[in-house]
Amino acid sequence: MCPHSLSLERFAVGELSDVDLNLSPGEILCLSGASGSGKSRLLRALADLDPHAGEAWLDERAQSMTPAHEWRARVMLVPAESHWWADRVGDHLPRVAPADLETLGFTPDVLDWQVSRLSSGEKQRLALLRAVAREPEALLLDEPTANLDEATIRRVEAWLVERIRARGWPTLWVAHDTGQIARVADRHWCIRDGQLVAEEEASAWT
Ligand SMILES: Nc1ncnc2c1ncn2[C@@H]1O[C@H](COP(=O)(O)OP(=O)(O)OP(=O)(O)O)[C@@H](O)[C@H]1O
Repeated sequence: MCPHSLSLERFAVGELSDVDLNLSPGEILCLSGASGSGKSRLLRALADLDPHAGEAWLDERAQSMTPAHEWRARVMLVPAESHWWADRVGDHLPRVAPADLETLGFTPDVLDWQVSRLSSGEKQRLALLRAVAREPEALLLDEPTANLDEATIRRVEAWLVERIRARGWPTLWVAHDTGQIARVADRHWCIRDGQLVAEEEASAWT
């Protein structure tokens, strides 16, 4: 394991401007805000998928000096709606560990399933497995448990947090649920009136 830090320097996209943030290795920063406030847009810009201003750094590596495909392999976005390009699930998951499949509620035969039969919650869990199996260096999670029932949410949360801590991935995690934020976040920031503001007190998260 080689832990990394993720930093934003005068980062700007849409209504958000001059965002300065430092995420330490293995740190989870939860990001909330009203619908349409710009959470997904910020994550997409950080993954170098949308135009933006300012700079992002993975350790000493500047986003602007890194080919986009290489940056995205290191700073891995798991969007709210995952994309699937092959018909067979296993073609997307060549390196997945059987233990991880089992933890997220699958048996190994899921690898032979057609993507077209997956439920939205199955897609979401498999998209998380796919991202984690690629061994990124930082994670951008856009409402990673939005389509899941309460018991599965807890299981996926615990698995993600354990993996993020073990691998030392700095993680931006978009969440609406205050209970989830209280369970997983080291820090909680909120987008209000076009500004990214820190929620200083844990008591304010719930
Ligand atoms: N490429 C783009 N160009 C211009 N405007 C955009 C672009 N992408 C998104 N927007 C707009 O920016 C705003 C923020 O969108 P975003 O998807 O980031 O919201 P969000 O905070 O993630 O909301 P939700 O919680 O509903 O998912 C919205 O008004 C959206 O229409």
